[in-house]
Amino acid sequence: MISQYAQVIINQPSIHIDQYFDYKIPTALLGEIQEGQRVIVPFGRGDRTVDAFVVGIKDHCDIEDNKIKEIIQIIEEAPTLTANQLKLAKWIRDYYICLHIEALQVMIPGGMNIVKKERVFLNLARITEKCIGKNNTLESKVVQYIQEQNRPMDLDTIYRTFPGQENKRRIKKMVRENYLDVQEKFYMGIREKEEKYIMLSGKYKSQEDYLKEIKNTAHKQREIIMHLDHFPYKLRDIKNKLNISNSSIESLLKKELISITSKMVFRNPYHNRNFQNPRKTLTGEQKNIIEQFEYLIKKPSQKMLIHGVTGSGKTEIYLNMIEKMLKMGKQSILLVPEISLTPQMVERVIGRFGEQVSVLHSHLSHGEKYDQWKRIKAGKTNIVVGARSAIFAPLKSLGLIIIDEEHETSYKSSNRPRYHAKEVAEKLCEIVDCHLVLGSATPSIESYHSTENREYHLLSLKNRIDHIPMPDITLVDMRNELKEGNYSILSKELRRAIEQNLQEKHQSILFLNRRGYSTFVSCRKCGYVEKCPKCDVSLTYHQNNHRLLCHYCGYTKPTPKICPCCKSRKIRFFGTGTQKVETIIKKEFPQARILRMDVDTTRKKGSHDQIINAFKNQEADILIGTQMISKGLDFPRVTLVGVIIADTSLNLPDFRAAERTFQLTTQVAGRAGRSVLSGQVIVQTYEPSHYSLIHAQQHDYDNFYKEEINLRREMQYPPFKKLINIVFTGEDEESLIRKINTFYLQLTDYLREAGKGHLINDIFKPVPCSISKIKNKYRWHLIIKTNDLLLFSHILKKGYPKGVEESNNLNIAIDINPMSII
Ligand SMILES: Nc1ncnc2c1ncn2[C@@H]1O[C@H](COP(=O)(O)OP(=O)(O)OP(=O)(O)O)[C@@H](O)[C@H]1O
Ligand SMILES: [Zn+2]
Ligand SMILES: [Zn+2]
Repeated sequence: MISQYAQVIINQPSIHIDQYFDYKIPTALLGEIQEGQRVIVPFGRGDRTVDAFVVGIKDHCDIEDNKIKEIIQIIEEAPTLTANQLKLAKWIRDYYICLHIEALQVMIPGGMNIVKKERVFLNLARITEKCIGKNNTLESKVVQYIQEQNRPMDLDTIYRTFPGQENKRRIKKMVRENYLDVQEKFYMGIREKEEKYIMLSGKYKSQEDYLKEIKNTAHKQREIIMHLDHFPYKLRDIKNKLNISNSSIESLLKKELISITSKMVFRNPYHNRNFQNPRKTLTGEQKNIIEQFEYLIKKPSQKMLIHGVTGSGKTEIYLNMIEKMLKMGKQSILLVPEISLTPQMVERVIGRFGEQVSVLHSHLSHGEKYDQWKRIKAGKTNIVVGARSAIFAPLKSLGLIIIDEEHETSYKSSNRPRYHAKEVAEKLCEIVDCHLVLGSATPSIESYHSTENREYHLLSLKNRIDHIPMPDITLVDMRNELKEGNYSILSKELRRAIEQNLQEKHQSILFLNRRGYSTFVSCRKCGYVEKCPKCDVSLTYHQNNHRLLCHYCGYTKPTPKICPCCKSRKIRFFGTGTQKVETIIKKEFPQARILRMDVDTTRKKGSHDQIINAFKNQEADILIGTQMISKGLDFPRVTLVGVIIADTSLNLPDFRAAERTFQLTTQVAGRAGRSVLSGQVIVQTYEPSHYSLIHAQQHDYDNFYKEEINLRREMQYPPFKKLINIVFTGEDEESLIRKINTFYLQLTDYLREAGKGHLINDIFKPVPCSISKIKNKYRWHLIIKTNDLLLFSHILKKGYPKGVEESNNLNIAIDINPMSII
C-alpha cells in the first residue's frame, strides 16, 4: 500500500510550532511525496499557505480523515535533503538545542529559500460600476490600475502603488469580498541562470533555401538568417550585434526556420583560472602516514589526527588521501578555516583535481553557491573544499572528511544552530560510515586528548619538508625595555631585526592579536595580572563600577591602583591596534613598503586575496595583521615574524587562554623561514616565563600539552567536564538580571525535585559577561560545567525553565561546548 500521510516541519522559525505536523497526501501526489522534499501546505488560520520540509511518510495518522489537511503542492521533484541529512538534522536539533527547522535550513545554501508571491486578478464577474462606486474612489482606481497594466500584478506592488494603512485595509477588503482574486505562487529565491542559443532549424541544407521563405522586404529576418548556420550561437550576442527585436525572432520561429535552445549556465567563480599543482614525491614521513591511512581505512569509520609541525607538508597528505578515495569511488570533503580559503589552498586542490572540485565559502554570491550545491547534488563533484558549512555538502558517496587546522575556532558557528563542524563531522561519520582526518600543527587540547584515549589515531610529522629547520624564537621581556626607558611598542631587538630584514630585502610579518583587547589589567613593570583564585582565568575590568570581575564564578574585587606584586604604579589596561602599529612602523621605517590586513582593510570582496597576492609578489616589505595572517600562508621570502604583544591572548578571560597563546605563537612563528632562507621570530611579552610561551619557543607541543592537560584536569575544564554557556542579552539590564536569576532558581529547583540535587553545584550563578555590553545591549550569562551534558541539554530542550522566554527585548543564546566565553 502506498503511504498516505506525511509528517512535515513548517518553515517558520518559531518555538511555538517546533513540532511535527501531519498532512494527508492527495491522490494526485500519492507515491510522489518523498522524505526531504519541500512542499506547500495550508497552515494556520484562513487559507494561509506556507512551505515545509517533509521529514517522514506514514501509513496512518491520529487525526480524523475529515479534519486532516492536504498537501497542496511539491516544490522540487528531487528531495532537497537526503535521508542521512534528515538524521543529522535531528541530532543537531537535540544536541545543540535549536529549532528543528533551523537544523534543516542550515544544510542548504542561503537564498534557496522559498519566496511567496501573491498575484492579483480582477474578478470581472463581480466588478460592476455600482459596487465599486464612483470614479474617484480608491476601489475604482485600483481596478482601473490593474486593467491598465495588462499583466499579472503582485499584491505587494499594488500596496506600494496605493500606499498608506487605510488604503491597505481597503484593498484587503476587496480581496476578502472577492472583487480581487489572489493566487499564490511559490518559487525559489534563486533562479537558475540560463543562456539561450540560436541556430538554423535544420529544415534545409543551404542558407539560400532558408532565405527563399522570407519576403525581400523583411530585411531584419534575412539578416539574421545570413548570420546563422547549423551551430548554436548565443542569442544575446546575435541580438546585440544585429540590433534586432523579438518580433523578428518570433516570425522566424513561426516559420520553423530557426530553433532556440537554452542551456543552464554554471556560475563558476573559478572559471578561467588555470591552477597547476603537480604531484610531489612524498617524503618518508608523508609516505608513512599514507600507509597507515591505507591500513586504517579498511576498517569502518576511522578517526585520525595528523599532528604535523608547520611546513611539514600536511596539504600534500590530504591530497593523497583524497586521491585514494577517488580510486575507491569515494568522495571527500576538505574543510579549511574561512580565512585560509585564499587562493593558496583552493589553488592546490583545484590544481590537482581540476573539474572534480567544488568550492564553497561565504564570499560566493547566492547564485554561485546554489550552482555549486546543485553540481554536488547532481554528482558532478567528487571533492568539496569549503569553510564550516561545507560539512553539509550533499555528496552521495562520502568516504572521507578532512578538517585542516582543526584547532581553529571558526569551525564553531556563532549563530543558531551553534554547531561545531568537528562534532558534526564525527556524527556524520557514524551515520554514513566514512572516515575523519583532523590536521594541525597545534591540535586542540580536546582533540589531542582523544588520541590518548584511543578514540583517534595519532599520525605525526615531526619535520619540515626538506628538513628545513624550525625558526628560532626569541622571547623579549618588555619589562626590561621599560626599565631601560624604552616606552615604544617596539623593543630594541625587534627594531633591529626589522631594519636588518629591510636591508637584506627579505620580508617581515608583524602580528598583533586584538581579541580581548583592553579588558584585563596588568603591571607593565613586573607583568603581574589579576586572576580569579577559583577559576584561574584573568579578571575582567568593568568600567561602570571600576571593579575586577571573574565572569565565570562572579568573584570580584576593586581594581588596584598600585601593583600588589611590585608596588609599581604602572598598572594599567592593555591596548594597541593594528592601525597604531602601522603608524609607528611608517614613522620608524619611512622607506619600508607596508601592507595592513585586518577587519578594516579586508571588508571589500576580494581585498583579502589582493593583499595576500601583493605580499606574495613582493610588492611590500612588511605585512602587519591580526589572526588573519597567522596560519596557512606559505611565503618563502618571509624570514622575520614579530609578535607585537603576546599577552593579549595570554590574558583573555577564558580557560583556553594558554592554549590560544601557544597556538597563535606557534602558527605565526610557522610563517617564518619556510624556505632555504632561515627564519627568526621575536615575541614581545610581559610574561616571558609563561609555560605556553616557553613551550612555543622550544617548538614543544608535547610538553605544552602535558602541562595544560594537567591544569584542565585539576580545574575540571574540558575535556574532563563539558561546558554550557547561556547568554542573556537585552537593553533593560534590570529586567535582564531578574530573568536570568529566575532562570537560575528554576533550574536548581528542577534538579532538586528531580532528585538530582548533587548537580546543582554544576551551575554557576549568573554574572555579567566579560564583555558586559555590546551595542547598548547588556550581556549576562550563566555557565554550567558538568559531566552530565545530556541531562542538562534535555532539561533545556524541554523549554525549562518555564516563563523565561525570548522576546523583543530579551535574547537567550544557549551554547553547548562553547569555544570562547567572553
Ligand atoms: N613531498 C614534498 N616534496 C616537496 N615539497 C613538498 C612536499 N610536500 C609538501 N611540499 C611543500 O612544502 C611546503 C609546506 O607544505 P604545506 O603548506 O602543506 O605545510 P603544512 O604542513 O600545511 O604547514 P602549515 O601547518 O604551516 O600550513 C609547501 O610549499 C609544499 O608545496
Ligand atoms: Zn608589578
Ligand atoms: Zn572565578
